[in-house]
Amino acid sequence: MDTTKQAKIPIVVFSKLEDLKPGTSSWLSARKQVCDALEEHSYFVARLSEEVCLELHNRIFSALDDLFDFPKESREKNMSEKPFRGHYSDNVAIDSVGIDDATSLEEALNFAKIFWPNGNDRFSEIVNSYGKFMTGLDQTVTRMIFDYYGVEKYKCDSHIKSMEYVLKFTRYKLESDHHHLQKKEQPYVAIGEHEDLSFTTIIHDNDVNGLEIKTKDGKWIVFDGSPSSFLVMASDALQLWSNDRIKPCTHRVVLRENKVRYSLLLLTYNKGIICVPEELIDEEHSLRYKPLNHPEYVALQYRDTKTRLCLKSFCVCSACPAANRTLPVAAPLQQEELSFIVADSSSKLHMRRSSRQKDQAKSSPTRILMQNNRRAKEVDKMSVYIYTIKNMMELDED
Ligand SMILES: O=C(O)CCC(=O)C(=O)O
Ligand SMILES: [Fe+2]
Repeated sequence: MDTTKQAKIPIVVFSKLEDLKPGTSSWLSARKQVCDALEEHSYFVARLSEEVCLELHNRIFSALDDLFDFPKESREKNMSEKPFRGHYSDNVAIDSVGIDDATSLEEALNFAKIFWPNGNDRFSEIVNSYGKFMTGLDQTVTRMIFDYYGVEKYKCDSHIKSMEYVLKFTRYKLESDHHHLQKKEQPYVAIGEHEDLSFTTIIHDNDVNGLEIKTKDGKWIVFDGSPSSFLVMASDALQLWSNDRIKPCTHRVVLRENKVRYSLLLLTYNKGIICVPEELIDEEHSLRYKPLNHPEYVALQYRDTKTRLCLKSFCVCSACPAANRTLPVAAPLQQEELSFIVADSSSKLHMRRSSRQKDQAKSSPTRILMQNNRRAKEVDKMSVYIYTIKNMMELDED
């Protein structure tokens, strides 16, 4: 598994967020560096002031120690009606929980009650101040992006108002007797190659490596975290908003050593429709995407990173007349129906798969679907997903 440690991740020095005032020379310089990095690489490291970060870093990671000291059954109680939220543990190495609104003290208080029946004010306060800090960083980056591309300030204000800021805490850990660790040459892929479904994702970790980013020339580089480094990645919805100027960052998590890795993620999602602003459509950049219903896009996705519906199939301008319509929710389909539709439609769809999986998938898309279907609790979601594909194809044929 090839990785390059030498490759550089662009760094933009932010120092203190409150010092970055729109219009000042430091703002304009950071704004350009942010957008150049996003266009060229799809990611950058925001370097904040050590003085601010060190305390924040120590407090949040000590709170995470407390959180993950509880047995897994406690974290399983962290549920959410929304997809990709709440507790998940897809493989032996991952254990992840989260809160839906990183800015809300009430959510932080309720989250603490899952673990401490009488609450834990100190824990909630740490989580809330960390959530607000990450959200502030994200909003600063978003304002820079809107400003750089000449998109009106009131549109940025309304975009920020319509965003949800989800905070995710993940622990990666392999038991020391795990066979991957015994055969040292075999790293463990905890999350396969993928792009996030969000608008942006910010990642902070406890200095234990694991996150790897794919460069434009196909090499993997390791994100080497530090208390003052926050990796900002572009995701699918930003690709759409920027009318393809910015591509989503491809990344994965690979465990190469027997250490506990904690990561903190802030994922941003629009609560409604997201579209390309008129300022980003010109002769060189004709309109590429129809408006995207962001919650629907996320809901129709499959957690398995190998089998996701990509943005282009979902709402690219010419290929998807269904993008503006409200997609109906289907009744669960029967097994034979599912396999028939997938076998029938696979040739027409662009699905994202890691290159290793591509060959397998080509030979038998139905087999992959069948494997997926075995996970009973995912079947309903899969039906909606397949139904949507079918619906889009029918419209295509009209
Ligand atoms: O934990 C990390 O560093 C990244 C996790 C990730 O890529 C994800 O949850 O989508
Ligand atoms: Fe991710």
